[in-house]
Amino acid sequence: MGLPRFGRPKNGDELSSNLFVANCGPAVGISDDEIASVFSKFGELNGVYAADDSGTRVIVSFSDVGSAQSAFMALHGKPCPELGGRSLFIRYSVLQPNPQELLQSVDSRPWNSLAKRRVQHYGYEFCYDIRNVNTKRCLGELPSFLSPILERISSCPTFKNADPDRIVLDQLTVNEYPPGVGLSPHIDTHSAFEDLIFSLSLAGPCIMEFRRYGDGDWRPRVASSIDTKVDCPEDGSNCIKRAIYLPPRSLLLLSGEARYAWHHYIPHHKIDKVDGKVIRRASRRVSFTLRKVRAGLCKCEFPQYCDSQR
Ligand SMILES: O=C(O)CCC(=O)C(=O)O
Ligand SMILES: [Fe+2]
Repeated sequence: MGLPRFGRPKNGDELSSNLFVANCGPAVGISDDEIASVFSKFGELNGVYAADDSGTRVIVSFSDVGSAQSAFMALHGKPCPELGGRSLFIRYSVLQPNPQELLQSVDSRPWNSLAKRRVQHYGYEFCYDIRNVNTKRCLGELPSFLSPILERISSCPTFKNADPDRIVLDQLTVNEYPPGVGLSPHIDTHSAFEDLIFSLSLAGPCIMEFRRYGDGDWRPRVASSIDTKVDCPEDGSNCIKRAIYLPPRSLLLLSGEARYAWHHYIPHHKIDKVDGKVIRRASRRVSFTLRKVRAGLCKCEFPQYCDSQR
């Protein structure tokens, strides 16, 4: 799988547990161990890695953001006596998720076949018959191949002032859709998952459509399972529709009204039209849906769609 790939954050606001450190390294006679001994004073280190081929730029990876922040504030722009008096230039750096590696990771694990698509569950199993998770049976921690994604999510400026507990995600469903296969309209069961639902699209693209029904009903719009072939009927005036194009490597976040009150689905099409352009769903789409399993009852502001409040 190679070394972790780090990049500089595009947005200066984005904190991270990894620091890009310039002006030290083997090309100027400073070993990774010497660098580690300076930075480890601020917290537990995952490691020191070459940032590129220059030999003068490294990535110092901490196990938490707070330690990286303390090191940044103490060492950036100042001469460091333990490193030959060199002035360190430091920036936050985020792990770059590698789509190919993510796909290889799931393809090397067993898939469960549903009627039209394949799935994998991590953290907790999602049971399609009850549209809920079995909280009594924990499947273990989320796999380590997800770390770059979880880190990107937690370092996103949107969550800068958020309660950190809100973004501790513990359930992953991987869906593999063959070309043309969609997903029937549903609202993820309120009592099963907390507010934030993330979905990362890999391999092929798709269009995800959304419907808000006036009558409010938390049950799926098709009677049997999420995999039923029948498309949801158009019930015209009683629903508002929206569509979002999800290109590969995009991350969709459903929260608030979008998560609690809108049905989402993927039409069963091989061809989608986006801004007048034809997009062919030539390859499979693999999505990583990340959620946090709900501990108590849902108290959302959309009781008409809420199984906890009905
Ligand atoms: O494939 C996706 O992006 C969404 C999957 C989904 O909605 C679900 O598993 O509940
Ligand atoms: Fe969903």
